[in-house]
Amino acid sequence: MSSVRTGVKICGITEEAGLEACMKYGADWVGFVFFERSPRYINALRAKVLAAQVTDGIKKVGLFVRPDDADLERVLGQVDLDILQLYTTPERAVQIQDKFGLPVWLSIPVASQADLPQQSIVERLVIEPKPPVNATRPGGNAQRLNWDMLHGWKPAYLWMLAGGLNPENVGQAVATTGAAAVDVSSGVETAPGIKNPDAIARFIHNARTSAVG
Ligand SMILES: O=C(O)c1ccccc1N[C@@H]1O[C@H](COP(=O)(O)O)[C@@H](O)[C@H]1O
Repeated sequence: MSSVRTGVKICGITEEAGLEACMKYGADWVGFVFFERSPRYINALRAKVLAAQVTDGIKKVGLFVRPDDADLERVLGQVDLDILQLYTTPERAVQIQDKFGLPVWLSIPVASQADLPQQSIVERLVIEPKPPVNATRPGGNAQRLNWDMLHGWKPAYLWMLAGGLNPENVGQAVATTGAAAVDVSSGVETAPGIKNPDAIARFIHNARTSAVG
């Protein structure tokens, strides 16, 4: 069994029941999606209400797709976020990190080992599959990576595994990849945007009881 406590982020929180399950079962991060084409999108006003209910010790992550400064200013003016999770270029991610003074997590779409970065200039990289060509969003598609690709991979920077994880496969994903942190959205839902408290409980438990290989 792994002696390291796997970090868990539950993304795409839109309602109180999902948020309460994250707090009850010990998520480390909760994510709010500010991408209008996502079924998990919430506006800043709704995020403000939910964020105010998050207990100390759990960090609030705002997810943005190619945001401009005005998008970020509008949300950050209303919602008390701790971390920005971005789908953008590395150059823009660093610019945002410097300008807004919050830790940035950058999505890295991976199709083969050649896509795995050698280094990171933001706080954390989110390693996830390249989206399908016809996808309407760059993540949250319940699509998984070939985890074998990450076996034995030990970068010197913080990273997190995402994409197609669920309560049934997260233990194997952690065991195969050695990921110290995982991120899930679709795999703990009853419908897009509606979280399943029981699945959140099982996901967090199974992420932390995997046998790392
Ligand atoms: O969740 C979304 O709708 C979403 C929209 C746009 C970009 C990213 C999105 N979600 C992130 O995608 C990965 C994997 O999600 P899934 O577990 O496969 O559904 C994760 O980082 C989500 O935060």
